[in-house]
Amino acid sequence: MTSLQSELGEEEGIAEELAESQRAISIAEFFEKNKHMLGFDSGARGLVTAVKEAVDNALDACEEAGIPPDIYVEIQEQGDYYRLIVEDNGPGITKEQIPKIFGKLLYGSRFHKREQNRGQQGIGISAAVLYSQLTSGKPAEITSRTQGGDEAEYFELIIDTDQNEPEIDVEETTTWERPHGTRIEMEMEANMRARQQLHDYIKHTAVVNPHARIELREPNDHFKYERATDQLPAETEEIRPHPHGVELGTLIKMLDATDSYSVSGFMQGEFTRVGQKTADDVIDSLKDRHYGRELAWQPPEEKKKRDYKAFLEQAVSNKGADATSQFATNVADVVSGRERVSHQDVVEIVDNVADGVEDDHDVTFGSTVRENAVDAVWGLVTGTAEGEDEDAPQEYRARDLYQMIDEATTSRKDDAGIKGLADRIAAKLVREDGHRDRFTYDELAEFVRKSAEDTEEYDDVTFGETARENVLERLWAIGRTVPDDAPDVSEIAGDRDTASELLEAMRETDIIAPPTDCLAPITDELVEAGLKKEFDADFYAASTRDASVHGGDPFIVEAGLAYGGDVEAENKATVMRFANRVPLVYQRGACATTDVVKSINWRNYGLDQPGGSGIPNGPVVIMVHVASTNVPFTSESKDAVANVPEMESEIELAIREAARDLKSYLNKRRSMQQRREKQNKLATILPEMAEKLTEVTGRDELVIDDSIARIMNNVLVEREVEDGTVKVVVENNSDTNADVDVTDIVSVEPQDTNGAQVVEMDGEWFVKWSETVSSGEEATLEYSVDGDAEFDISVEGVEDELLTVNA
Ligand SMILES: Nc1ncnc2c1ncn2[C@@H]1O[C@H](COP(=O)(O)OP(=O)(O)OP(=O)(O)O)[C@@H](O)[C@H]1O
Repeated sequence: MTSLQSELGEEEGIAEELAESQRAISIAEFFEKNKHMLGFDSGARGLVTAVKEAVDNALDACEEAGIPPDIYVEIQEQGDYYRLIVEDNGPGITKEQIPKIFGKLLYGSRFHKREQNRGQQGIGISAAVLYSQLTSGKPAEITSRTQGGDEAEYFELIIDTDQNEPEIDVEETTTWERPHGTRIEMEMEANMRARQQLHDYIKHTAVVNPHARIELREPNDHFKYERATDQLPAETEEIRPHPHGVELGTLIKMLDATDSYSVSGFMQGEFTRVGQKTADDVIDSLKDRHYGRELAWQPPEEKKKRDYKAFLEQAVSNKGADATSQFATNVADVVSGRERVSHQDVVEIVDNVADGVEDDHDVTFGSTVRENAVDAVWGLVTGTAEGEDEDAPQEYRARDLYQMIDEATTSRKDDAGIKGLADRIAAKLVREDGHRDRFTYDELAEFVRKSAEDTEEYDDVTFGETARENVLERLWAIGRTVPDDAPDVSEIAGDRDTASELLEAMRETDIIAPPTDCLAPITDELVEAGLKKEFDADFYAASTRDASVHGGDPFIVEAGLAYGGDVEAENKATVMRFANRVPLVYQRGACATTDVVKSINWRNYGLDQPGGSGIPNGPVVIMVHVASTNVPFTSESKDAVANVPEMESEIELAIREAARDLKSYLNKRRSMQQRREKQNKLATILPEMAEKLTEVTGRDELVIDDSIARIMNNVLVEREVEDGTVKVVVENNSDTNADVDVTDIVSVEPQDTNGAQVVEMDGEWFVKWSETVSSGEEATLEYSVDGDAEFDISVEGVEDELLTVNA
């Protein structure tokens, strides 16, 4: 095999030779070679993708301008080529923008917006132009007329792939009958093998965009989807990113770019849902991570109170007896009244009391006096005061820790073991004077780990993972956030570790979900309506979740189910996927939506699922819509949603919500089916038994008309007519109340109708009566008729399987 080395020659300068062949690649050149990444991998698919890009843009543009979309798509056969025409009634595109939009990849208005749009990257339509010029050699033709413009602009252009810039062949003004809008014509090498996908795309687009009129004209076919509503989707607002889910690189970029000096200003200015309070919480959490916390200890018990006083009095000199005594007493009172105090707590107590005494006695407690007082108290709290034993600092802390460990470990540990652990941790916490017991979480974790290991080795007492974690959490919980200022923005931006601490602080702080006015979900009602429009099923369910966040972008997941009726029963369920109201027709297997559908145990919801995983079988359509300001697609061709855990979990919850309704429906249907079977059996057996009984006993024939209703606990409706009096009796044998609407249709005019509603139509009288009949009760509707009459009854409000009508 020839090596690169031998090809290039042994001599020096290989790097230089290689360097000569290095050059930048324009994005257009890159995609020219990698058009499959944009969904243009074959002629069949290319045509569908081009239609999709143009129609998505048309819908986006119309909605943005508040215009109900009117979209016309035509595909003409031209020898070996196809000509694609897409026309919309949107706001149009200005003359200056047309060349860039169609003749430059990565040029668009949506990439930097946090708002729900179909388009995201600024690649779609220029990629279609690129594909068209590559396969047909012809320029794209664009006509656009802006709202209020007298004339339209007409362009013929291609993309100069070396430069990724438009190359304009023709530019002229023209007339166009549309008052505003855009028309694109492109010729491309294509075929109609993907007709099904094209139809699915157009049809499903119509389902989730009921406000759009869409027409598709093909060489041999013509489809029209009329507008079902003039109501455009709710207008969306652009938002700032949400602190949950921003990535470190993005955060550093934002820190570099912001004008804010303080973290508080940065948080409130650059993120959504952050006010003063939330910013303060994030800052505290950042400080805890950056500086650690100051541990707070129990002050020595009550009898030592006089020691405080004595020490404090010593610390204060020349302030007069009254002021000194008041100061010492008050500080001693406050400290001994606290459950725990940290160094900073002592500083605050001393300052507060000193300020009060200054006011009362007209003396000044300067910083030296205050510092002396703080040292005196802190020395007493931590065992370093004058006269204390050398071991006191460790003993004090160990005593406190002993209690904590004892409470934090559930199973009673050997006393010596607890003491051993407390001693070892305490030893590590004792530092030189002036340390203030300030430790980071990681330091404390290390102390606990090492001390627990030593205790196991030397005292033979084991503290497992949970016990260690509990001890650590308690220790961290007795720590107080330090008084130091948080690092400022430039400091954080310049230090990746601190930026990472801020990121963690942002993620750990409770922050309300992002606003949803940047999103336009379809809503559960319209999801159901959309399914009803397309599938003639027996049952529909839909759910819309609350907004969540991924990567700082909010998203909402919706799911819908259609079951039974005319839905295909032989095969696996149909899974319909949508992102920002765009149907996803390719790469089903690579989509998070499909993965989630497969991972659900559908048997729990009453569907057949061989092996307990995978797409369920049966007459069911599963629809999932992900709406986001930034849908995480697996590739630029936007065919499949990536496996983002937050999104997968919401997809699952949305599907499960709808599936729960399906389960109730199927359970009910099953129990109704069982009732029907039981009733049918009874209807055969009962008359036979009655006949046998009459035969054996020789008594009169038994009347069994009402027996089935009573055995089955049904609502029984009967009519008796005697001497012109009609009685309709509703007998409720069930164990719940029944709200029934009974309509008796009579061939002669009824009299004395006792408040029933009577309507005459074509010589028939409808006697309607609504009643709530309690369980075990009966109600009677009475009226009279003159002469012979024919009757027909209709009962509503009770399911057929729970009703027996003998009338
Ligand atoms: N029919 C149209 N009417 C008005 N503006 C349009 C139309 N088509 C495209 N645009 C504008 O051109 C921009 C670029 O469109 P393009 O399809 O290249 O990218 P996109 O839709 O922003 O994102 P994506 O690459 O994800 O499709 C859009 O952002 C929009 O501002």
